[in-house]
Amino acid sequence: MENLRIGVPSKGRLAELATELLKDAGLSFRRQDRSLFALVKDAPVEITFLRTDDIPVLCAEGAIDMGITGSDLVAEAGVDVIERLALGVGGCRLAVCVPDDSKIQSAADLNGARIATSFPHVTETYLAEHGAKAHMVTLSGSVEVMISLGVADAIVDLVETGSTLAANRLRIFDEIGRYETILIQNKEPRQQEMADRVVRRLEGVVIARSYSLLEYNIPRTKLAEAEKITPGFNSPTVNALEDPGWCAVRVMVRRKEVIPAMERLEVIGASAILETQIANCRL
Ligand SMILES: Nc1ncnc2c1ncn2[C@@H]1O[C@H](COP(=O)(O)OP(=O)(O)OP(=O)(O)O)[C@@H](O)[C@H]1O
Ligand SMILES: O=P(O)(O)OC[C@H]1O[C@H](OP(=O)(O)OP(=O)(O)O)[C@H](O)[C@@H]1O
Ligand SMILES: [Mg+2]
Repeated sequence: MENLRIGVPSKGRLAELATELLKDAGLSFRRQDRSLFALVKDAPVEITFLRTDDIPVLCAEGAIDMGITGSDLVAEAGVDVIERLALGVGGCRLAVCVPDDSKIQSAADLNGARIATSFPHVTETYLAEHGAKAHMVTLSGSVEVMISLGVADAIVDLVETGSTLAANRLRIFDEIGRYETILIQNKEPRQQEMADRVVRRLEGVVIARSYSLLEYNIPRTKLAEAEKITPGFNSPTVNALEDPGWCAVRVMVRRKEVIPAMERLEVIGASAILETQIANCRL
């Protein structure tokens, strides 16, 4: 039986994120220098290192069975692949941006404008929805500088922190969409069962990364209130303590909610509140 083929970004900001995720999910491989191929240890899986923006089309064509890439790039490629899992990293938005002092007020004002972008397909769809037609200047990078170079009146580019926009004195005029890093799959993978296992394994890591395990002791009279603060993924585990008036609770809490939850638990009388990081899980 042929190996399952997974496409992973060879360089750029998603390369390390993807490699780390796969390793944490027990899919370990070693990349020799600039090699474009690696076998996974103890699983019928092989990794091909590809350009992030080529992964959607190569997955749709069946050259790879699965791939890690940006959902923005899948939208731009306009290909038919299955989105199997959001990976909880690489969040960004695609925005129409104009100079701080631009006269462009509405999407209709983009009619006849020159727009520089690496996302011509998504941009054309957006313009069509707003009844506008623009002259597209398609580039593969450094898009923000195109207005000062005099080739564009507006740009459509990815924004994460907004620092590139600020540095180029641009502002967001409209948001086209929000995107993140995802695991995609061809409709007929070489090994469906292994593909499902890869999804389950990555899912375990993605969930583990977004939750912490919280443990605390609480007076029984306050248990119902505490459960409202920390309802858990399914429901909290409650154990008896030697003192019959108290119990011990173990519960999963979203990482970003841990500190406020700890504070609220303390206020209602919880003690010995501990946060533990979860490395992996199956729920
Ligand atoms: N601030 C950001 N800027 C651009 N892309 C981002 C950002 N944050 C997350 N991403 C995601 O990363 C993808 C780009 O990944 P890629 O591997 O091409 O990295 P890169 O660092 O932009 O590489 P390159 O140097 O070739 O531009 C985007 O399509 C998007 O899904
Ligand atoms: O909102 P920010 O946090 O500033 O991030 C957004 C910037 O980062 C990306 O560029 P990248 O670093 O990939 O350079 P590139 O233009 O060469 O692709 C993207 O194209 C924006 O320019
Ligand atoms: Mg880039």
